[in-house]
Amino acid sequence: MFESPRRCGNILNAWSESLEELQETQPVSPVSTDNPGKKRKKKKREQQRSFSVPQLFTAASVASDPEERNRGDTDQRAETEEPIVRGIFQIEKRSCDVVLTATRVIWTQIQPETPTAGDIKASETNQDEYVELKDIFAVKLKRRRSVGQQTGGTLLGITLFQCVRKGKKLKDHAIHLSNLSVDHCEVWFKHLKDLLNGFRNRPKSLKVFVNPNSHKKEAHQIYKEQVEPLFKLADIKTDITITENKGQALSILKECKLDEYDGVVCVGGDGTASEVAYGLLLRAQMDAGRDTDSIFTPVRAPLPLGIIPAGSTDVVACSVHGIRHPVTAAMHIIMGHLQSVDVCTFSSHSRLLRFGFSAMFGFGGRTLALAEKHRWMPSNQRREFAVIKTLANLKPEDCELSFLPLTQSQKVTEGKSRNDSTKDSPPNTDDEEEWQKIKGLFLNISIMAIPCLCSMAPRGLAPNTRLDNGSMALIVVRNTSRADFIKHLKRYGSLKNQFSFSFVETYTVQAVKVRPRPWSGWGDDTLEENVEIDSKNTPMISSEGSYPWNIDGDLMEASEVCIRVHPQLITLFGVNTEEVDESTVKCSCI
Ligand SMILES: Nc1ncnc2c1ncn2[C@@H]1O[C@H](COP(=O)(O)OP(=O)(O)OP(=O)(O)O)[C@@H](O)[C@H]1O
Repeated sequence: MFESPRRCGNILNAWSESLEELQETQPVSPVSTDNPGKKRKKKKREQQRSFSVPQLFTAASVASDPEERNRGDTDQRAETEEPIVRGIFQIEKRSCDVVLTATRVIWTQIQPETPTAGDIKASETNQDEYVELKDIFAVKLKRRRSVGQQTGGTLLGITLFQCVRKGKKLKDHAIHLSNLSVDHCEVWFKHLKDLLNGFRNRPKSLKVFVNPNSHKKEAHQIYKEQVEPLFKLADIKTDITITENKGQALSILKECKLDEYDGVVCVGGDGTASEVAYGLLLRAQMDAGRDTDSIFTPVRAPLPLGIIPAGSTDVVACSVHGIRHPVTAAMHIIMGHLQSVDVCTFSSHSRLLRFGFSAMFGFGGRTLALAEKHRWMPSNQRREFAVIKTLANLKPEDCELSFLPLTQSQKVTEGKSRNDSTKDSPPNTDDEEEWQKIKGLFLNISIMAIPCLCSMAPRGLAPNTRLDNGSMALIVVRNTSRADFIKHLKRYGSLKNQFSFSFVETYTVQAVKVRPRPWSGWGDDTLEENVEIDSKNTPMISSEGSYPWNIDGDLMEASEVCIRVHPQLITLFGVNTEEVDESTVKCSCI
């Protein structure tokens, strides 16, 4: 049972400070530094503000059919703000007339029968305040309990937990409605619970995967300390798997009973998010009887996916939350904010290799391959080492690149289709004539279906693509000097355009084929040696005919790969980051 007599504040603080608050409410200590005269005056003022018993405990319940009160019903009452229940509570030490309607809790400070000068002054600026029910994610009966007491306790009122936005961050905020009447509070509690249950998008049961090895191995701690208390507060049931190895989440998702859950959550970095998204999508294809060993039109993921960032770059989480912040991610899940997101299929010779959101071939793939060989190093050090070493041995890839550009007509309809969640097939015009081909030496090829925001690239690795616009950004970096390539890389971290170089080309595409052209001679192991060669024109060769790909931070070895975008194939808990309102939304005044 919830116990937090604080007026407002973060839930984590509320738990830790509850003992302190409790002590404040213990019998007065014999040693008091307070001025007793002042205290008496304060008590007198409080008494003057008191109200008759019937006034205090009136619960004018005018509730009708609960079905009508579900969110989404644009019934008349929602528009007219007709009261469902009305009563008197203390809010922030002020006696308030509080009204619950189908969409809001509204309160107005009450004038005492014999107002003081201060009361009269306050009443001149007195305005109704309110909180929208759509911003409330939990309601609890507030009780005073002694240390160690688990049940019972004196009822103090009701606490509403509101989701507040500050810029891109979401956090919780508690509003305490104090009233000592058990009957009164229970009536309010029941009505509030009924109304909150009407928010159909909000999950009640989640499957959670935690990768304990992500980044600095903090994923489990992040979940326990920052996320689990919020899920508990919102009465969300969780079934948690702490993964023991790579691929475990994928195997579980292929077999488990998904209809028990309203969503899947992963706690980790991009590799974990990608594995879980892949698992959900693969499961959808299996359930729909799709043959992934031939060309197929994929079906949408059956459940929404929530991503709690605990990795090193977290581009998927940043792209869908606008910020790398576990509490914000948890609040998007609790509030049931849903965002459709485009997904790519990666296939070779028509066989599905995997699903993913972004890919890098060339420098991006080689860097990851090298980092993976040095897994024993701490995460940041490993990444830095791999980047420096790959830059030192920078060599281009020789390949043939074909791509299917997004046509003008598709670009026009793109805007219209962005919120069309029923769309489940790609904009497929596989006419060979429309494919464009370029051949040559490339330092890096990036293919991204989402903007890939991260702290290293605040505008995103692919700033010109959107989460749900049914297209991918193809960014081609042709062979150039190491110095120029480094200049291009450095631009990602600044606000300057990283693409305004003669050796960088960008395209908006619906499909890409990358066909590396094998040479004879070199082996991959040359990477480890600091061999003095004319790296400028000597392409990278793989002895086994397979090349490293970086798919959402996960290493995949493949030769010829075809990448195709599928509009809005998955739903993530989050928002369209372009539409995040920067203003602070809090308890508003009417
Ligand atoms: N228990 C485990 N031990 C080892 N690897 C795991 C385990 N559980 C999951 N994995 C795999 O670890 C890989 C990397 O994890 P993840 O992406 O979460 O961390 P990261 O690489 O530190 O973060 P980022 O991708 O943001 O840089 C994923 O591909 C995932 O499948």
